[in-house]
Amino acid sequence: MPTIVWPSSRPKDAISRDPSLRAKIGPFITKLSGGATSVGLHVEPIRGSVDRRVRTARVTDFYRAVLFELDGGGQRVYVVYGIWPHDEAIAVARTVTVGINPYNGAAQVTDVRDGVGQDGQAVEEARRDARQRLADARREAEEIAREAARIEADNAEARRRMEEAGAPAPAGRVAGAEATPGVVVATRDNPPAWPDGLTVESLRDELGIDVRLAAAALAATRESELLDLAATAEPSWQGEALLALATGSDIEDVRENFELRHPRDVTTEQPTDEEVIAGLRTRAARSAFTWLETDEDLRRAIEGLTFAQWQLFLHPQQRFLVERRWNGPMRISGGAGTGKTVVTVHRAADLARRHAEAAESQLHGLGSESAPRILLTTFTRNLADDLRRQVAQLAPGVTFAEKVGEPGLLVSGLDKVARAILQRAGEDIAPVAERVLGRRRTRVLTYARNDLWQDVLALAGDKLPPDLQSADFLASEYELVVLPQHVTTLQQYVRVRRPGRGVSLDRRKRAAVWSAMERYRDRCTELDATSFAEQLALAAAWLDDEAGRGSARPYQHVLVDEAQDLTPSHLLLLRALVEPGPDDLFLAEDSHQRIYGKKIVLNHYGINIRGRSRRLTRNYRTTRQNLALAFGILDQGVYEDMEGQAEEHRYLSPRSGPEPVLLHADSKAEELDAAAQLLRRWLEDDFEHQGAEPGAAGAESLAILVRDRYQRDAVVTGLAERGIEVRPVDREAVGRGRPVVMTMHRAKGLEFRKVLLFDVSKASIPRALRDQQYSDADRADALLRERSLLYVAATRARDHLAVSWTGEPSPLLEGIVDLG
Ligand SMILES: Nc1ncnc2c1ncn2[C@@H]1O[C@H](COP(=O)(O)OP(=O)(O)OP(=O)(O)O)[C@@H](O)[C@H]1O
Repeated sequence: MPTIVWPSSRPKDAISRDPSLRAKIGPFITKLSGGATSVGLHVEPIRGSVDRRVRTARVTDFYRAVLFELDGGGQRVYVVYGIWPHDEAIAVARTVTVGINPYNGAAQVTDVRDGVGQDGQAVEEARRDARQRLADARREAEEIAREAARIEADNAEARRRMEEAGAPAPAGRVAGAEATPGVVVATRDNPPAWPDGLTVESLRDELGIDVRLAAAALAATRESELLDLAATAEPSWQGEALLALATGSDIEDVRENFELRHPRDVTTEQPTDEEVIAGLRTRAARSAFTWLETDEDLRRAIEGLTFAQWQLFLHPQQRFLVERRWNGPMRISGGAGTGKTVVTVHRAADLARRHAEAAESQLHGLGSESAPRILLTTFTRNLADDLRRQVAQLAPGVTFAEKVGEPGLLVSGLDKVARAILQRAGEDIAPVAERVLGRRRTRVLTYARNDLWQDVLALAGDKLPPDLQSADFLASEYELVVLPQHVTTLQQYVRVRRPGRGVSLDRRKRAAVWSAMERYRDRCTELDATSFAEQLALAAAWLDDEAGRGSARPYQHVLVDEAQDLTPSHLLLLRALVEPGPDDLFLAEDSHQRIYGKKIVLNHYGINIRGRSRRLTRNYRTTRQNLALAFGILDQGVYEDMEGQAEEHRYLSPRSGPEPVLLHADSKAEELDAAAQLLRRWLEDDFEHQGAEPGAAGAESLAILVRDRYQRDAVVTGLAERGIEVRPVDREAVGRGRPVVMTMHRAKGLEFRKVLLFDVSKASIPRALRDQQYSDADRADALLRERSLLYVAATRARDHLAVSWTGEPSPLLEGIVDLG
């Protein structure tokens, strides 16, 4: 049976011009996978073609496909180039050829009619035509955006139909929508930030980028021009490579991401079919072609699942992170919406699939495990539920585990994993508790109240120096220093290292703090209670003991999403859950989105990344206008990643949309009026564009985000009084139906088409930090978390974003609003 390689980017063939052709592709692929002799396929060579391997094949009476027939050592490979009306197909087939890029070894199809050289004269011409090329790219990008909007509307409709069963009743029709109130924020459009010394020649010589594309890219004076160019570049990896370079990557990163060879390693003499096939397997070539190798690949291609297209066509930068094997823990970072969750979910499924294939190949081998033990986890249960849904959708064949340590893929929050381990440990936890908590305890499953540290302060606070009389300080000292280092005596505490804690403590202060720690532990023991962090640390220590006694660790692979919010105890548990070895730990994080945890550095807790970290730089969720507003929030903050390095927040979105709207009100009632008016407008738009009652189609993708639960309930009531039904969301799944209102914390990891950030007022965000007694360092960090929270909220919007406030705006809007 031949293998089919299918064009995955947007070839300029008839498929994009005639949508009815899509329905014919499935039957064509089915026939082609049956071989050249399949009935009705009529595979024919072309007389006088420049490439002797070119063929055309019948798709319909009117259309023919142009393809190449390659011999991969006895295995036939059909590389489909595109589909055109009969005569056009013959003309294209005469002049195209498949070969490898002489500078980087990636396979590519070229048309000899296009015959532009790469020599000095070609570079001069390319420089001359650069502005024209940018203008053409803009026109083409606009057309692509229109097409993408059409596809997205189809997808929304398909999703609606799929989820129809069980949808709550739609909200009633909303009348009286007026023009959107408020002012719009003009988007900044910066010049691209290229690495020093980049030239057309170096882009060609080092990476094999087409000189015309390179010249146009370097002539772009604004990021938006570069984005248009990248969106229309063929082959598409070249556009992506340019974007990566303009957002902080260097030549070596690009080579690695796209699997480009160094020019000195590429043979430029007539490549054999096998060399072309190897070039087609590079990630660069796979930005333009997809290998349809498994039945599942074929099924998806045949059914043409537009709705799930991202699942089939991972971006090469993402695919690299999904497929790459690592000899130890690795970390990916990237701004909101760059696909970290998508990569993590794909990687979990990919690891499961590889093990399944390996097990199959040694089918009757003794002791081969049917399913590997993989854990996909994250900070909160809500997010874990969401991850599980995504895996089920992406890899329907994956074997899920339901219990910790069972073969298969377990998707679960880390707190739940810890509890399962403690339950398994039973009374055997006593010696571990003695070592970790300094108390021999057997009952460790009841959660301690959050305000126990307040009790400790009330009882013993006066023995502490005034600057340390803070529940936040004590809780942080306990979670960041005492608990993870298993400190159980004053002697240990006076000697212990306190990295990153900001306040230094002399011996006397340490003694005072230690007595507060002891009180806390005594109080927990009296109540038979443990904190989340204690349960995690106990579970980790128990697993370490078990491993010391020769038991296997529960997992071969552990993958974590939203890792920036993990605490040291989480990290200890992660390390203890997985056998050290290849691909043991995979962490996806964005330090700009740290809204719970304190700043921590991985190698303080036994997780050494050492060169195994990568960044994603392309945003898939939101428009560049919304992104500009979100960056405005971050601009005043200073961020570090989980390896303690300065974190950049430059990444780009290829999508364009309406400018964000700012709504200023003088009173809460006025702000609610403005919010109601905006929501009516948005609901009416949905009605007009989707031909459905407002609320019936996609209204679940309309969200109002607020700082706390009190405001959430006030908004629900206030909008109801103004005739707009909105649904508060707490722990339950977001679901469909009316627009939703939730806290900014709850919205983490989610996305909506239209988002209103309500009450971004001076009095509401940042939360009043003076109520808490923070040390200077802790106060600065708390402020940074508030900034991150607003950034998380702003980056939930796919298309429309609005921000409202009463009185003075939040100081966190400093970069966006004139605070006067
Ligand atoms: N290659 C791709 N092609 C098209 N869409 C993609 C691609 N990768 C991701 N997306 C889409 O972009 C959106 C954001 O992806 P994802 O949630 O994985 O990002 P994230 O980095 O985890 O975001 P956050 O940090 O905000 O949670 C999702 O709607 C996802 O389906």
